[in-house]
Amino acid sequence: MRGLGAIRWLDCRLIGSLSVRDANPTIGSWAAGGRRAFSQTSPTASAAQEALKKAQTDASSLTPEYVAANMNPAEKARLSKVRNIGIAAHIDSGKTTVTERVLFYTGRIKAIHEVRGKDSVGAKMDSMDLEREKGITIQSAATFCDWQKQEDGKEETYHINLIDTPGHIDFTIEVERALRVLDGAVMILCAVSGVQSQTITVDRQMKRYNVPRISFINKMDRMGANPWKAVEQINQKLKIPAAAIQIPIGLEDEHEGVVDLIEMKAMYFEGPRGVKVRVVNQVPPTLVELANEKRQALIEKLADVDDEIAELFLEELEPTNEQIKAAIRRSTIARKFTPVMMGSALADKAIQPMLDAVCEYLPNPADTDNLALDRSQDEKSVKLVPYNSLPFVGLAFKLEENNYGQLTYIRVYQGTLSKGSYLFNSRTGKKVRIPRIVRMHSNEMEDVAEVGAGEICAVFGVDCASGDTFTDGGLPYSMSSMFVPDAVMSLSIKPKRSGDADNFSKAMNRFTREDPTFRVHVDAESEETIISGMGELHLEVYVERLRREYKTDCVTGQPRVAYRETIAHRADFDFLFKRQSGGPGDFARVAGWIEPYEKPGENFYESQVVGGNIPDKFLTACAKGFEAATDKGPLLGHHVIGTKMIINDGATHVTDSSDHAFNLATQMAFRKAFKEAGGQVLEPLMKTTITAPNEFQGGILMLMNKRNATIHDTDIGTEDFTLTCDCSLNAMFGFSSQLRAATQGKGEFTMEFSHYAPAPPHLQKELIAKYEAELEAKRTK
Ligand SMILES: Nc1nc2c(ncn2[C@@H]2O[C@H](COP(=O)(O)OP(=O)(O)OP(=O)(O)O)[C@@H](O)[C@H]2O)c(=O)[nH]1
Repeated sequence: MRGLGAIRWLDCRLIGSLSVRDANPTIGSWAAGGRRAFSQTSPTASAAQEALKKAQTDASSLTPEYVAANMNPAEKARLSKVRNIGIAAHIDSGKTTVTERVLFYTGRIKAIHEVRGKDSVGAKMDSMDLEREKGITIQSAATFCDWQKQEDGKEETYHINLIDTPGHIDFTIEVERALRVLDGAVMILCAVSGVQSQTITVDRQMKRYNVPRISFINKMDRMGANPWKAVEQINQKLKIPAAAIQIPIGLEDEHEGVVDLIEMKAMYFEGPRGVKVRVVNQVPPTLVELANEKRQALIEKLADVDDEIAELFLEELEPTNEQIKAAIRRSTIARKFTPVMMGSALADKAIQPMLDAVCEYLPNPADTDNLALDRSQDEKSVKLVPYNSLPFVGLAFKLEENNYGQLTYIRVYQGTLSKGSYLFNSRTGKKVRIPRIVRMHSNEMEDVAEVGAGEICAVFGVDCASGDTFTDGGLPYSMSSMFVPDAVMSLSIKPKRSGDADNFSKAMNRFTREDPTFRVHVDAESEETIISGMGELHLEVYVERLRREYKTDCVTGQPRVAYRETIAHRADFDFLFKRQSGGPGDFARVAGWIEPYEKPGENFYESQVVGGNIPDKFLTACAKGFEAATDKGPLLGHHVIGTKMIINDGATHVTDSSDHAFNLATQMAFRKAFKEAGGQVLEPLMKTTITAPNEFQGGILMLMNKRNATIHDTDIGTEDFTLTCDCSLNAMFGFSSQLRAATQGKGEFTMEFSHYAPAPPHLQKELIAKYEAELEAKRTK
């Protein structure tokens, strides 16, 4: 569905698992309702556990072969039936519609409701009012379902955990955290539009977190549907070897089902909501030629990425169906290939084979490498093993407050999480009790007593921050944290009624805890509360949530770009701060230099004072002075980055020196040296991806050149082109309406923060003059 303005919505729905069923009676099994029946561990099993525990201290010995050989067969069997997955795609591709079918076919919901459907119920996964109204997904939601897959003539139950997250780049943190904890994803594409701008963003994120994926081309019932264009675009634009494993039976309003190219059988979806899958072990005569051609294309593509198929191919031997399936699984998990399926969620076609493919080709928790850092061994990487009886390690990847209190989503990487047990937060060292564990189903929940390794669950009453690692206290492990992008836009905000101040601060507390990309601070001079985040929409949504959820109407200022300040070269300083105003005076002398710091996003302070020219206690005050000076830069009052300050000399006065004097002297010395060191304003540059029909290419290039964009790449397809460039956020204000006008509404774009770069000199001058005028106005007021 279309969102606000021309920025397109992408949705990344991820799926995660909470179900815990341990079929092994020797390890302990699950009774109905989540209660556990305990029994003794067999001697062989316990020896294997001990061996694993020991091996964990030397991660290099934990090869997949070792783990496979030492893993208890029942444990292996349990994990082989768990999938933690997400659904990722461009806005409007049908993620919510697909998810609704997944929940229906797996029996989680009894009826299907459409996104913005006529029944006014809305899709299950868009549970926030705001989401249902705007037709966008803002918060990720987690759910789980069981899928019965036919294997060798019998039904096997797979537990699928699914997290549904928003795709819009302003809510990127939701996508990042979901991808961080998922083992695989389904990438959905529209059969008419193929790879779109947000598909490219999602692709980048999946690559960043090494998430294997299968692809599903949706909307085969739409006029102009062309799955082959989409397959080609996955290969060309996303540069992932891809081949179809199905062909459609009928296109547009004649779309009836698919031919499975591995088994060479036809599948039709009949009955109400397509629940009845009719399989015909024969390809329809009119499709035999196309099926043979595409099956051959699949084998050739696999030969490019898989050694076993390559060998057979060279020997001109036809691989068996089992060999093809095994090669697809291997190369998908190794992220060398994506199998492509097709269908129509709205028309209830071909969702069931997609669920089969999730089980068949996406990794289970034991197939992926999950690493933690061992703090006792210089942060050496150690492999985590999804084995229930190993010591617990889990990651809190998302916080959310609901009517029952604070909810923390945890991915259990190793060990078992039990209700009433105690865990340690490895960041704070605090011990916490787990009073309640639930499995989430969008905004509903189900209590469970225990959750096993490889699963996802939510716990109540645990105080922590997003990204914290929990252990059983025995292991000094922490998991590498998620990528949290810098805020690029800010806004001043205050409640309209002073009576709402309490609610306002409650809301701010909650939002900042839940969302690491949403920040709040009070400007020391103007005393205004400033919120900052990933874009206009991100901030707009929080202002709206204040109004709806906290009944607090707010007045907001103009959105402002979050600039940064830095220096270009070294400048020395020798600064004396001396003030006599009757009574005790102030005296502090600091000398040293400032210079660019090699880590551009950070600052560094060091004292190299020898001989006690500045005593230690005053040096601490100097460090605080440096912090204050970099917090509010001299040019615009924005944060200073990429700057190093060294103090190597100074002087004190017997009675007039104080912490206060040294703190101020450092700040003043910094400000003075900053200008001499070529102080400059940095602005955020956005990685921007624009797609539009080819005829508009010239116009778009002109638009971007006018904005001083640096063009990286123009990829011209048969119908449309994709342009990637870096452009300043400042220059992108109002771009959506211009793009719409320049492309008759057919162009779309996405942008994501890339890095900070010096703003053009005229803009720097203008901004500095404006800031100085504001300061002057305040002084004379
Ligand atoms: N013709 C057709 N329309 C579909 C299909 N699947 C989804 N749609 C429609 O496409 C629109 C977008 O569907 P959603 O499921 O909301 O898409 P989404 O990707 O979740 O959208 P966001 O949450 O906004 O990112 C809705 O109007 C759906 O009814 C399909 O298979 N065929």
